[in-house]
Amino acid sequence: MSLSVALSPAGLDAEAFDGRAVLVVDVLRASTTVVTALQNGARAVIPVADKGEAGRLAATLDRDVSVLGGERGGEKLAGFALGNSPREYTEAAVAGKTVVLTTTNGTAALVRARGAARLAMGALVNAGASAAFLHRALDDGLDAVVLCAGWEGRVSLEDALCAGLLVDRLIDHPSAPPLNDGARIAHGLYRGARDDLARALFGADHTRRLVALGAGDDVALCARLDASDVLPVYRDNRLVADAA
Ligand SMILES: O=C(O)[C@H](CS(=O)(=O)O)OP(=O)(O)O
Ligand SMILES: [Mg+2]
Repeated sequence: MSLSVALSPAGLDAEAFDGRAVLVVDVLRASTTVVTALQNGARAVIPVADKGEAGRLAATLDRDVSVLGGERGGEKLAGFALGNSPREYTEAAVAGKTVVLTTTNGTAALVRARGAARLAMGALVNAGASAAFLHRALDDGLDAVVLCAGWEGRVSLEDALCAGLLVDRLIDHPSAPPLNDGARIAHGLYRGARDDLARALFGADHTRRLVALGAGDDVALCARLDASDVLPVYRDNRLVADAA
C-alpha cells in the first residue's frame, strides 16, 4: 500500500493505474468545473478526450437533458454550448442534465486512467472529499495515486500544490503509506506555500494564460478551499456526485 503523486500524466499507461485508486486533479479548471456542475445539479458529466467524439456523443443525446461543454487553448469550442469555466456551470445551465465535457488536460487525464479500480476527480474546492476518497482507499488496502492533469504533458503549479495538500492530509494515515518522489516533491511545495495558497495559485503559468483570455476571475473561484463536499466518482463511463 502506497501514496503516490504523478506530477503529470506523461509516460503513464493503463498499467500505472491498474488495481489502484486514482484521483485526477485539475485545479485550473476541469476538476473545479466538474465539481461545480455536479454541485449545481447536473446528473452526470461524461468526460471525453477528443473534441470530435464529444460532439458526436452529444448528438446522440436528447438535447433537452444534455449539454455540450469544453475548450481548447482555454477557449470555448465552436458550436459548444459551454466552455470550461466553472462560472458557466450554473444551476440554470446544468440542473437535471448530462454534461458531455472535453478539455485539454483534465478530461484527457481522466480517460487515460479509466481502467483504475477506483477513479474520482479532485481540486482545492473539494479537497476534504478528495482526501476522504484517498483515505478510504488506503483503509481498504489499495495503492492511492494522485494524478495531476498538468498542462499539455508538463507539470503545473496549481495541480502540484493541490496534490501536496492532499499528501499533507494523509500523511498521518495509520498505515503510514510510503510516499513516492512525486508525493515528497508536491508535499514540500505545498508546505512552502500553505500560508497563502491563493497567492501561490495567482503566480501559476496557467493563471497568466487565463487572465490573457479574460478568465482571470476563475482563479479565485478555483482557489476556494473545501467549498464543496461533492466528490465526482467515475462509474459506467461517467462522473457522478458522491456527496461525502
Ligand atoms: O480550460 C482550461 O483551463 C485548460 C485549458 S489549457 O490547458 O490552457 O489549454 O484546460 P484543463 O483541461 O482544465 O487544464
Ligand atoms: Mg488544468
